[in-house]
Amino acid sequence: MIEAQGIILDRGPARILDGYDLRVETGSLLAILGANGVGKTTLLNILTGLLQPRSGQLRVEGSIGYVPQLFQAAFSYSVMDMVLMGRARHLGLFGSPGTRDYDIARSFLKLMGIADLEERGFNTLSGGQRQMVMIAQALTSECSILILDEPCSALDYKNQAKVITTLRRLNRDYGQTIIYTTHAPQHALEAATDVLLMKDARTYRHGPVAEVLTPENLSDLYEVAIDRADVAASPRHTFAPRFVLEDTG
Ligand SMILES: Nc1ncnc2c1ncn2[C@@H]1O[C@H](COP(=O)(O)OP(=O)(O)OP(=O)(O)O)[C@@H](O)[C@H]1O
Repeated sequence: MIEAQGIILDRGPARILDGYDLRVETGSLLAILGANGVGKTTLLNILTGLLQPRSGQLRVEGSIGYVPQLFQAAFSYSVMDMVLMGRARHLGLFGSPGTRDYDIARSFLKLMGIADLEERGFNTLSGGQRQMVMIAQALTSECSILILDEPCSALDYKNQAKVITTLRRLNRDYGQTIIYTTHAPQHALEAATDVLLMKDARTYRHGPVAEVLTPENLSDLYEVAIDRADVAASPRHTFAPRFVLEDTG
């Protein structure tokens, strides 16, 4: 469980967050959406303790595993080495991983469907494969709260589906509490239980997907007209932004 109250944070002269209250229940899957630069990563950095707010209170019950935006490792570690880094907090300062640590790492590589990549160099993997490795690393830390910053950015449809399905499965089958940012409302619709729509430093909407993730709220959030679009012969729906220039003639 995470509870943040009255969070205020400045970056230079700009106030990025001005009184955010947020409660994330254990077992929920929260998607955070908002325009570029609104402060999504900043908020995640506060929740993970990487940034200290100017004021406000933060209560975190449980341990956090953090998956930052897609990146290259500085050195060419193997996939197993990368995943074992998730065990760091269990090993002590000079401890080296033992059989149990390898077993845990392998079990999460298997869960993520990438057991065959164990000996590959991390930097030789595709973006989608690297993302799965980083999620395995976070899970290997046995965190109770998994936080991911844009886990689907730069991924093709197949890998987006893989990541989103994996998050939903971790939440539904294992009760994993998850928070992630995304620019795709569909990724929230398909996986999340709750959404946080960040409009600006003071204005946000937070609540269950069915109540908050509406075409009206998304249109207001992105300042683009967005319609609900039904999927033929299916109870599912999607969102369709209107990228049509106004006819000024
Ligand atoms: N290190 C920094 N120093 C000063 N300002 C920063 C720094 N990092 C971010 N900012 C500013 O803080 C604001 C919020 O940035 P943040 O990265 O949290 O936005 P975001 O919603 O995650 O954006 P995006 O969707 O583009 O990733 C932006 O205006 C950004 O320019």
